[in-house]
Parts: sequence; structure tokens; C-alpha cells
Amino acid sequence: MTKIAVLGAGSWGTVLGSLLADKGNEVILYGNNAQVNQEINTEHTNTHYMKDWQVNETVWATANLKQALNNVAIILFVLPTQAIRSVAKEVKLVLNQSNLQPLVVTATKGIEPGSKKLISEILTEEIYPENPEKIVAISGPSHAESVAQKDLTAITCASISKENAQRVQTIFTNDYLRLYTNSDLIGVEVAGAVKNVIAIAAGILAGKGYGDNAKAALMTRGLAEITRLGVNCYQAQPMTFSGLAGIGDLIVTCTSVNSRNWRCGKQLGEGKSFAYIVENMGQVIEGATTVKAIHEICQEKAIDMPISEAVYRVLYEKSSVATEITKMMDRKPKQEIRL
Ligand SMILES: NC(=O)C1=CN([C@@H]2O[C@H](COP(=O)(O)OP(=O)(O)OC[C@H]3O[C@@H](n4cnc5c(N)ncnc54)[C@H](OP(=O)(O)O)[C@@H]3O)[C@@H](O)[C@H]2O)C=CC1
Ligand SMILES: O=C(CO)COP(=O)(O)O
Repeated sequence: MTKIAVLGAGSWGTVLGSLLADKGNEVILYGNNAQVNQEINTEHTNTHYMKDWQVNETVWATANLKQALNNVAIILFVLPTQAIRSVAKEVKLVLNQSNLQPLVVTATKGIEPGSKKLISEILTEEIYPENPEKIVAISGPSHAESVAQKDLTAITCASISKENAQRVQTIFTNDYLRLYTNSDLIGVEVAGAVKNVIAIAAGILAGKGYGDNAKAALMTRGLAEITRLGVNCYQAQPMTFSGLAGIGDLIVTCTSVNSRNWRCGKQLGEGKSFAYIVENMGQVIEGATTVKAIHEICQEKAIDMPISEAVYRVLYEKSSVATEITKMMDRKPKQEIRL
């Protein structure tokens, strides 16, 4: 039995925590909302984030980080990107008071605006500057709602340490969740972060009433710009983008009503304001944060990311969807394959 602290009591944190507890691990969920924690501990539900679903009864939720990290072997970050750095700093303070060197796993998908850093880079910087091999990322097509229903799911676990990736593979694997290891940690994280932006664009097209051809074109050209960013700005390996964290996650996020990013886009396409959507989603829309970081990268480096930049202008520069679609189709003719 492994003691695992899951940081983030939202939809994905609760489902992963419950899955790990189903395998006999001791799981403590760190959540900042006392009411949610109490519901998990007494009712074994988390109804705001996961409807009609029971949490494993052995999962214990707490707002006390020190208690959550007591004797822990694995820390799993499942927080929104914007909360990662501040919570990582707190984790470091707690770890400094012990001799523990737990493995740090991230399930968060995003790029931090300002620093333009990936989650593993933030966690390395804040927790393990001397031991980057202790960071592992899990990513791939895996909506919490589907995993909660035990839908057959395959994802990737990536680390610069083969041994640590294999350890995480063993800990998470069960009869409906299969993990593959990947040594391209950076590529896996770029893919997981940027597909959220493309999913917003896919939702916009759906909301505007466009059909299957538009969806296929968007996803294919979206993958081209994700790969271009990963290879040129993060030295990722191109093949990673053909894998579960790349095309796999792009497919599920651009086609599923479970995707918050896609739902955000759909409502934008239907004419709702971004402020209204954020107010009513009640959950994180990671693509809306990551697109800011992408915009910063595009400003600094000559990297062509037309779909992401269009999403940025719709969200943050009050550009209309119709204007951006016209602009997109009016761009000068290009050859298809280029990095
Ligand atoms: N949901 C999914 O299917 C999947 C999600 N992911 C990724 O996992 C990450 C988390 O997503 P998800 O669980 O869906 O998000 P949710 O919006 O469902 O939940 C986010 C949780 O984080 C908590 N939180 C926010 N800030 C802090 C903080 N400073 N300290 C402690 N807790 C905090 C929120 O608490 P509060 O209630 O107080 O707001 C909430 O419980 C994202 O990066 C997402 O892309 C990856 C794969 C699948
Ligand atoms: O990453 C996800 C599925 O793999 C979750 O996507 P959303 O955040 O868009 O719901």
C-alpha cells in the first residue's frame, strides 16, 4: 500500500484519488473548500464536481496540507495551472520540515502565463531543483466523467526517469486504465496544454453550426500548430504528438460534451460572452489560461499559431468569431507540411 496525497478536490483529483484508493492505496485528498471536504468525508460524494457518483469510502479529504503530506510517498498535483506554483511553494515548505523525498506527479494540463513554463518545469523549480527525475506527468484522453464510469482508457505517463515513469505506470494501472510510458516529458505536456485551446476553437465551430469537415480541418491544423510549438520552442519530439497525449487527447477534447474547453467554445460560437461562460462553468477552463501564454510566445518568437491566436483575440480582444473565421480562411495559401 502506498500513501498518496492528491492535491485538488475537483473532478479529476477526486476521480483519480478514488481510483487509487480502489487499488488499496491510502489516499488523502487536499482541497481548499471545507464544504466539499466534509461532503467527501461524510457522504462520500463530490456533487458539485461529479454528479451521481460515489467516492471510495477510504478517501479522506482535508484542507490541512501538512496533514495531507504526512509520510507521503507520492504527491499528485491535480490543480488548475494558476494554483500550481503557490501550492508547490507550500509543499516545499512542508517537505523541508521532514526527510521525505516523495515522487511528484502532475495531472494538470497547462502553460503558465508570464513564465511560459510547463507544469513539470514549475514543480522542478519550486520543489526539486536538484532532482528533476522525481517529476512525472500523466496525460492523455481521459475525461473524469468517463473514467468514473470505468470506460476503457489509455493514457501516457512521462518522465526523464524511465524508472519513475514505470513506477507511476504500475501504481495507476487497473483493468480499465492502461498507461504507456514516454520519455518526452516536455512534449507530452505541450500536447496536453495546447489541445485545450484547440478544443475551444472546435467548440466555437460547433456553436456556429459548422459541420464535420470544419471539425476535421480544425483538429488536423490544430495538431500541426501544437507540434510546431512543441518542436520549435520546447524541443519536443515530433512523434509524441501522434500519441495518446497528442492526437488522442485532441480527439477526445474536441469531440466530447464532457470537455469544459469545448463547451466554453460552443457557447462563444452561440454568442454568449466569455465573462458569462466563466461565471457559469463552475470548473476550470484551462485553454483560456494557456492561450495567454501561447500569445506571449507568439509575440516573442516568430511562430505561426493562427488558431490559437484567433482564440486569444476572441477571448481577450473582443474580436468576433465571424471576423476570425473570415481572417482564417483569407490567409495566404500555404504548403501543408512545414514545421
Ligand atoms: N476533469 C478532467 O476530466 C481532467 C482534467 N485534467 C486537468 O486536471 C486539472 C484540474 O482539473 P479538474 O479537476 O477538472 O478541475 P476542477 O475545476 O474540476 O477542480 C479544480 C479544483 O482545484 C481546486 N483549487 C483551485 N485552486 C486551489 C488552491 N489554490 N488550493 C487548493 N485547491 C485549489 C478547486 O477548488 P475550489 O472548489 O475551491 O475552486 C477545485 O477543487 C486541470 O489542469 C485539467 O486540465 C486532466 C485530465 C482530465
Ligand atoms: O483533459 C481533458 C480530457 O483528457 C479534460 O478536458 P477539459 O478540461 O476540456 O474538460
